[in-house]
Amino acid sequence: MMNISSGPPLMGTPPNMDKSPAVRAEGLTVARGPRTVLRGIDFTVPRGQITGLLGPSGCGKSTLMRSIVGTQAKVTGTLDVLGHPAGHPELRTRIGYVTQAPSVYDDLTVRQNLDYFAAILTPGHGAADQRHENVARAIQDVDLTSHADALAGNLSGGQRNRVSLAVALLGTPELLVLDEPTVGLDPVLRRDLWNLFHDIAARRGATLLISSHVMDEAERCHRLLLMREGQILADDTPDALRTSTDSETVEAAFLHLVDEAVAAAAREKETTR
Ligand SMILES: Nc1ncnc2c1ncn2[C@@H]1O[C@H](COP(=O)(O)OP(=O)(O)OP(=O)(O)O)[C@@H](O)[C@H]1O
Repeated sequence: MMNISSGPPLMGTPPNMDKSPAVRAEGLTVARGPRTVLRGIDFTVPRGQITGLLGPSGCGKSTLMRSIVGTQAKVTGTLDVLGHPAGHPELRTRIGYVTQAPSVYDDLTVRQNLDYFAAILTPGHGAADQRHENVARAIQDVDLTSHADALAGNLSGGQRNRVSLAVALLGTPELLVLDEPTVGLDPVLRRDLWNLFHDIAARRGATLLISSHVMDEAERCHRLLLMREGQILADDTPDALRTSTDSETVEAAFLHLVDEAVAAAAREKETTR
């Protein structure tokens, strides 16, 4: 069972005081190689909630996340993150980003990995106690206390993913961007991780943007951005999506919206002939 420790509250603006969205995109366009991967999309990510980014493989979820955290080239349009343009140096310590490929050192233990990243985040002799506390809390948050002294290289894929998540939780970020964090995890761990995500949003007032291509995870989000082929099909709550499409599940709602988009594209093609 995942342990949810009571970490420190976030620094900065208290939860729900700042009503501006955590992320605001207008006309966001991204080219990768010769392809336009995101096509002039508009969306917002509200603060203090979990927004799910869902869509089929290759639709542009990772590209959108990389744009938000400032690691993507050839980004045009407006993209504001926590009140700054994406990639602004001020955002470095305020965003936690976990990529699909776990970024951990295999020849270090779980604790050594976290000590290393904690030393970068909170340098100096005076902060040693704080670092120790942050590392212990992050390891506990992701339920790796019993593996704290195991080499990362000897962990399973899911456990290595959780080390990456623990690194992202070290600095108690205001915005957590998690690229498919539950891939390859068993149902119990998936449930525990989602409980952790909800706890981070509720207790720390953090904003979470979580991608997945597993539609049942959509039901666990406060809001959803449904993507297809570099475009946003819907930006709404799971309830509103089900109601507006007269569907029983978010998956059925998504399929309904895809059918509508395909039909609209066919009509447009017909009229421009
Ligand atoms: N380095 C790259 N150079 C050129 N094109 C790329 C590169 N990386 C991704 N792409 C293309 O950009 C598109 C979007 O990729 P992206 O990784 O954002 O999709 P995704 O929705 O995250 O997919 P998945 O769920 O499989 O991770 C894909 O069509 C992919 O082929």
